[in-house]
Amino acid sequence: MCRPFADGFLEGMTTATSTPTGPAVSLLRVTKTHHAGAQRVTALDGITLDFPRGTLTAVMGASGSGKSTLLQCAAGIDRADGGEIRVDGVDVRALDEHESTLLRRSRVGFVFQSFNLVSALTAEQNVALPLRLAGRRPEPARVAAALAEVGLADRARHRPAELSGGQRQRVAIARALITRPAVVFADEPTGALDSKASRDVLRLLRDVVDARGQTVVMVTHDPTAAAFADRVVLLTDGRVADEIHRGADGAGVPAETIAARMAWLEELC
Ligand SMILES: Nc1ncnc2c1ncn2[C@@H]1O[C@H](COP(=O)(O)OP(=O)(O)OP(=O)(O)O)[C@@H](O)[C@H]1O
Repeated sequence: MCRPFADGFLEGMTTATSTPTGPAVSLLRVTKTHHAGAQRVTALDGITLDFPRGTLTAVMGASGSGKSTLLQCAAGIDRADGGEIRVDGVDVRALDEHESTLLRRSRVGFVFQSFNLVSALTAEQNVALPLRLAGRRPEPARVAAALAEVGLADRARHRPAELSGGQRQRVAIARALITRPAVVFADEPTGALDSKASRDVLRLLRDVVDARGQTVVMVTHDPTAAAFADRVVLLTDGRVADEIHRGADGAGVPAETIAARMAWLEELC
């Protein structure tokens, strides 16, 4: 049975444990091993990372370096084997499955490469969905404001098939933001888009970080996308191999610097 968030469980829990001035997400010595038959693959090998509030972090690394596992463990979709993970101050490893679902619905937003919109629902119905799942009645004005924020006020009644890829991703971003989550995890959000639509989506993510202090963690293979971030974290074999920060002058990390550092790491490993 799907119990709604309205039972007040998380409100009580986070009053006791949340640290509103601390990072939106923190990982301390997080480990995760996947098992496939007799094979064991160490996907996360003692990851320690903070994702400060109001920042955009890009997570990069070669295929198999642990990016998706990191996102899934941080979001409580997958269970880490060891270490500590806090989302908005909540110790996610201490939660049971139901509690973990409630945390995700209320504090975490997701954006996927393939948009994951419900094809039978209009844009406004897709945006309202997380509120409905949380047992809340979506206020039409709030849903309209969320669509306006992503530049789609005039597409509210359109279904996903009637929208371009970039527009679909912007609906997905409005949906991710509607619950005002502590963090949005975006897994290759521009992976299915052309370069113009990618730029629009990245500017939008940058804007929600700058204008409303949203925290965004984005996995990407694309140095041009990562250049929009405040910080680029490079993973190798489940470890943090390097971090590159936006300059003090506010300029993003140049895509060429990111690409060169990636190439250097790949050669080294
Ligand atoms: N469910 C699973 N069962 C077994 N091994 C897995 C599973 N999920 C991931 N792995 C392995 O764990 C390692 C890390 O995988 P992960 O998907 O996190 O990497 P990634 O950096 O996101 O890769 P990609 O860029 O290709 O998506 C890889 O070696 C992968 O094969």
